[in-house]
Amino acid sequence: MTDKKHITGIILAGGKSSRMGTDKGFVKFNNLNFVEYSLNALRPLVTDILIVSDNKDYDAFGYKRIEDDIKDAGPVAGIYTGLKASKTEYNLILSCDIPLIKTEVLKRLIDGIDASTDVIQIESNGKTMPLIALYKKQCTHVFLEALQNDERRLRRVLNTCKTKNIILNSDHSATMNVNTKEELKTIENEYNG
Ligand SMILES: Nc1nc2c(ncn2[C@@H]2O[C@H](COP(=O)(O)OP(=O)(O)OP(=O)(O)O)[C@@H](O)[C@H]2O)c(=O)[nH]1
Repeated sequence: MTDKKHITGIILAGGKSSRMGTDKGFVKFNNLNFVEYSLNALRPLVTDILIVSDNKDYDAFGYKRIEDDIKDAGPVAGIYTGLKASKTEYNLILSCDIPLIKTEVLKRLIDGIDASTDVIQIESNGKTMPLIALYKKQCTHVFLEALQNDERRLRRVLNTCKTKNIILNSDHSATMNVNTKEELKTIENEYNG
């Protein structure tokens, strides 16, 4: 396994949150903001953490915040901005809307590191999760090229990278992303601690 000191955690916390209606990172669940669940899951595995967002309110968490290089271009731009700023070869990239995420799930990505793969992503219930994934810094140029070609579809960009999926056979709830108030109600009913 790669040493903890070689991995940067990058949290994407930009975008419009149009389905939720308010910035998803600050939605409260069990007294914490959604983004804190991503931070807490990452912290044991990394030494550096970057939050990619134009919203200054994220400064309250005490981590380095960087603003999107290219605006309104979605997660492809967020990943590009984060990878470009990272100083490490390996980067754990997470969205800010996965409040049930666990460190053990992220650790499986690190355990999956091999020399020939650029992106290692979780696959849960048959669905790949490019925002619960480990990216090599060398992917930066792939994301820049995509943005220069107006390609905003993350899965399309990943088709041009060497990817590998880590299949979860349990813990599927850990990867659930919560985009709407209805989905928030569902997890409040099922997972309130
Ligand atoms: N830095 C950055 N992060 C983004 C951007 N767009 C989306 N994200 C993040 O990517 C993750 C997935 O976002 P989505 O749910 O696809 O998009 P969204 O704009 O947040 O929400 P919707 O408007 O409801 O689609 C979340 O963690 C977002 O904060 C962006 O342009 N820049």
